[in-house]
Amino acid sequence: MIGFLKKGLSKTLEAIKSVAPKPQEKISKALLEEILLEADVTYELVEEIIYYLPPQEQVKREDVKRVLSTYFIYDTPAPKKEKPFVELILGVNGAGKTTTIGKLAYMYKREGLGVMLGAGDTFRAAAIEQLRRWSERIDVPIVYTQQGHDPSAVAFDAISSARARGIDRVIIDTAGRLQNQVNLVSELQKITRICNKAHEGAPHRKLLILDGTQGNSAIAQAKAFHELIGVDGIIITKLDGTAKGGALFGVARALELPILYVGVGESEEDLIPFEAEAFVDGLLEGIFINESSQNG
Ligand SMILES: Nc1nc2c(ncn2[C@@H]2O[C@H](COP(=O)(O)OP(=O)(O)OP(=O)(O)O)[C@@H](O)[C@H]2O)c(=O)[nH]1
Repeated sequence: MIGFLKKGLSKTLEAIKSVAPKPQEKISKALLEEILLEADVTYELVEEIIYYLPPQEQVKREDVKRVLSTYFIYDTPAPKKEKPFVELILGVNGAGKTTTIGKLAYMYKREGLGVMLGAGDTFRAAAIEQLRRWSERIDVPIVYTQQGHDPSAVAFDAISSARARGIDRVIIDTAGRLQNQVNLVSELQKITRICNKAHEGAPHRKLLILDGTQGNSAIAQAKAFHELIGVDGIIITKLDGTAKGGALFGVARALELPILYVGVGESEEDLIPFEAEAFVDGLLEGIFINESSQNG
């Protein structure tokens, strides 16, 4: 298994171990069910996975791989040629938005791209301050205002400034909570409109940040964001800190969206592109422990 995914899946694999097959034991459907539930795949989804397997009671690794892979079929909206390419970052407070913005900016910078941050969560002074610290830490410019000021103005200025300076990427933070949901939605819609005014077609990507430690319980909240604002892709944070790795199947399935990255720690380097095949293989390594990976 690739090293970085090991970091993201280690807790989940540990959990699986408690119900893993005994030496020499083959995997039956009943055992597979138990293992998947342990990894926080929902009961409903486990039933579905079993349904799509061949009728035999004993399961083969290649069949399980085929079925599990069907949950990650959604397309990744790749960054297009727009300059600047503008990303709006959505999610509830504490999900890991700020940290993820820092990691994304660092990743783009390492790819040789110019990055500009916009501190659009003006609802909380701490959010502005935290993003400013990230901008210093990874040395990328930031546009911010005082708490309470219009976040749309921040978005407009960040994009305009990036255009003027020939910067490739703009990443804009947004509030995760306001006085109520109606306010939040209208604020996010306004930011979206103003982005488009600053640079036609922006924001090019709206990314939803979900706290991986919440597992399947993050789904309802994610659906609400998706229905109200329209999300293009998901980033799952804190995968290193949870045994709920199996929830990724339910998240992708429920939202019908691609998972683009996963967070596996608190440093700037702890963001990895999500690769479905590596993820599924990683889980299968923990399930089919009596077989070598060459068998399928
Ligand atoms: N272990 C681990 N911790 C993470 C990861 N991503 C974020 N965190 C931590 O989660 C906490 C919340 O992250 P923030 O980035 O502050 O979350 P936020 O959504 O911006 O929330 P606010 O700061 O409340 O707006 C911080 O302590 C982060 O260090 C991750 O991938 N792994």
